[in-house]
Amino acid sequence: MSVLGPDQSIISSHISSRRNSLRPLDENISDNEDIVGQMQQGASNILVAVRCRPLTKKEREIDSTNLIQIIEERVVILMDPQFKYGDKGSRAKEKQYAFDFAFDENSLQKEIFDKTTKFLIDGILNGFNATVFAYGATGAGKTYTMLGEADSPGMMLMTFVELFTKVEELTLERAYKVKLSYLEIYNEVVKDLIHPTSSVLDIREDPVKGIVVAGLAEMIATTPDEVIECIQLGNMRRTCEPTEANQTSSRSHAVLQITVEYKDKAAGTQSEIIVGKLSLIDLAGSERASHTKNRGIRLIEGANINKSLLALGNCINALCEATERGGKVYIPYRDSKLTRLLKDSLGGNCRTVMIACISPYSGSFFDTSNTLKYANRAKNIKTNLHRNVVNVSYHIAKYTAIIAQLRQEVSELRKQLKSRTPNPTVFNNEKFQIELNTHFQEEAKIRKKIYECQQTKEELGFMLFEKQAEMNQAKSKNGEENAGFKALNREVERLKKAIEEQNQINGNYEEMLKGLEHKRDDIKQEWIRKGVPEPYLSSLQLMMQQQILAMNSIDAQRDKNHEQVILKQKDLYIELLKSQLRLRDNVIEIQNEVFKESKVEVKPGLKKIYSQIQSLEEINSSSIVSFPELHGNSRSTNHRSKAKTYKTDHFLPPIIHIPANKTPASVTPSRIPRINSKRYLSTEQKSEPPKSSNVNLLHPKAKRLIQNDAKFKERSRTNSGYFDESDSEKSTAKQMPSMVKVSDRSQKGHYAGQKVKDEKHLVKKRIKPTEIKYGISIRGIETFV
Ligand SMILES: Nc1ncnc2c1ncn2[C@@H]1O[C@H](COP(=O)(O)OP(=O)(O)OP(=O)(O)O)[C@@H](O)[C@H]1O
Repeated sequence: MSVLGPDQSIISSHISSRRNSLRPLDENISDNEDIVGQMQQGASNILVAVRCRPLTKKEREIDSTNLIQIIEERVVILMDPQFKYGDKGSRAKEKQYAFDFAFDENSLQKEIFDKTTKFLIDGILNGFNATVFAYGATGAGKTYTMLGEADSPGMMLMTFVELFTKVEELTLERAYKVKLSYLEIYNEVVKDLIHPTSSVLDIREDPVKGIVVAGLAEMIATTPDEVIECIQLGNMRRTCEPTEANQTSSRSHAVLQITVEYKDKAAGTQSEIIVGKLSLIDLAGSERASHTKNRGIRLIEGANINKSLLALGNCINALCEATERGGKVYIPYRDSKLTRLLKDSLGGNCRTVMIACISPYSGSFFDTSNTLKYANRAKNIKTNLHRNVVNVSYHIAKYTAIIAQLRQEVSELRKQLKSRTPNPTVFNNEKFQIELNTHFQEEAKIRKKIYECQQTKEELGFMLFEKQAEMNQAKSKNGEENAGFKALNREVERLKKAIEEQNQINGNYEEMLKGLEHKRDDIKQEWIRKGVPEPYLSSLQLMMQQQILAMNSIDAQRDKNHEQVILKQKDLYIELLKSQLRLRDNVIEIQNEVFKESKVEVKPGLKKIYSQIQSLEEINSSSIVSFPELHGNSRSTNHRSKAKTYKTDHFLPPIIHIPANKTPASVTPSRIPRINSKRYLSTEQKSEPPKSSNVNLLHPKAKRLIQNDAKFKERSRTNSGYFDESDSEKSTAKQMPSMVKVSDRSQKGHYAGQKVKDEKHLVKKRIKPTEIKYGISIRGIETFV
């Protein structure tokens, strides 16, 4: 019996006066059995029931007016709170709806279960799908209906009790398997309530099984107690938060699915498998943001709940339209996770029961009105029900067909991919491209800076070398540090500082570049994180590869330029060493003549050394040919031919060496620096004054040759700038005493002493074999040393 508000007498008279004027209900449905019969026969697949909850204590305190009247358990009358019963025109403002069932606030859980859900269990056990879902505004009683409370269990628990009772009754003839899963859709994310995982669950459509949730855990249940435990556990995990409208508001849609499979025990292995699925859904309630006063996360939840319920409403509308028009209408199932999940329940192979929960509270008028409108619309939906009979061969045949279809789709897509160059502007790929280009522009900019830095360093290095040479010269000429020397010294210090600064800047740029190169991986990760689909992803990766190649090419060009500078430096040093060799040749030639004329006996040890040198010259001659630019000039040829004329018994080893570690940082042929060879001499040698008097002891021919060589050096100086006249004189003069000494010693039979002296001399100049690796002829000297 209905519990009515203070105006009960008025309302009752109002209802009784109108009872006969209600629009006729569906003629085919005379009572509950008829409805169930209709659904079982497939004539109607959706049952819509309305349940009105009682006013809560709080609501009663605010306004005890009851807006809902239920007549004959099928008709719902909604009164507008703006009009009082009996007021003129109030009846016109009433809304009346007829449903398959309508339950007032006194109805019991058992009663609702018996009329709306119980009959579905027979269908499930016989291979039909069914869904029961509670729909309505927040606080309207959905969870109470579906889950219930400790002393009044809801549809979910009562279903299991009934199911297991029936299974037990049939267990003699059939082998049953009952599986259970429980999930929630919270903020458009599907979560497993029985076995929660961190991975996101995806809703998929299986041609055989229908809508399935991939990765959702299924528990095999054998007793109702197991199920109750499982549901309780799931409920504890479900997202529930107190809101302004409801202290125990469910913030997610909860879906409990029971799958029942059975096989006749009498049949063999090829027997049919009957699969029935029942989904029991407690939806989150729709809410008006202004009404609930929700903020922050609750507001976001509310928006998502409303969005999915709106999508559900749109699907219901579209399905009704499809039924009315009898044609094909697009049903927007994909608009939300909820509608994707309910696709079968609403428009597919399913018997569906919708329990629309409403509140009689005047403050919930708009919500109640909306719920009733949607429930009324849903009545018109027609589903496409059939029994799920699956036998093994059917199963395989079906899957073979699906695989063939999928293969065809894959090959079609491959063809499309091949024939179509991906259009990067679709899918807003442009944004990613711009980001990519900006990144590599930045990398190229930094690379350019490094290149410029390197060039500046080379230039400064050359200037430093030049200034150092000038400084040494200034010092050596005057023998003391004059004003010019000091100015040069300051300049040298300034250049050194500038090089240091360049090194610092270069280091900073190198660091920046390293950071940018690491960022490339972050960019790639970002594409994946933002879900860039194929083929756009491949296209972007390809673009990145191209950019990386372009960067490598910039680096290679920079390295090439640097190597060229190094090679030019080496060329110059080869020229320098060649000049030294020419001097040595001249000296040896003079020496030979002196020895011949003086009829000096050459020691066998010296002869052996000479033959070693000669054989090395022959080996190196092939290498000399392979460097025509270094050795192809007439002077080099003369030098080689002269080297071959050493077929004398006399030889004086060379003594001039330029350590390679004195190589300037940058030398260009147009700007050959002048150096003072004296800086490469030992302290002992530097302090030794030129012994020009010793020159006078020489044979006249030797004197002439030295003079000729002086002319030759003059040419070298003008060509290369490596020697000035005084250096030449000094270096030649320095050799002369040794030579004379040898001559003296030779008379006393001490030729071997000369080699020892020269070795010491070379050691003093810190010659390392690696330092003289560039000159071909020098290698011979290296071996000799
Ligand atoms: N038929 C009923 N009889 C008694 N109390 C009820 C009934 N229906 C609901 N209630 C009570 O009303 C309150 C709100 O109900 P419930 O939590 O089921 O609403 P809901 O529609 O699930 O709300 P939400 O969408 O916010 O989760 C609860 O305290 C519940 O006990």
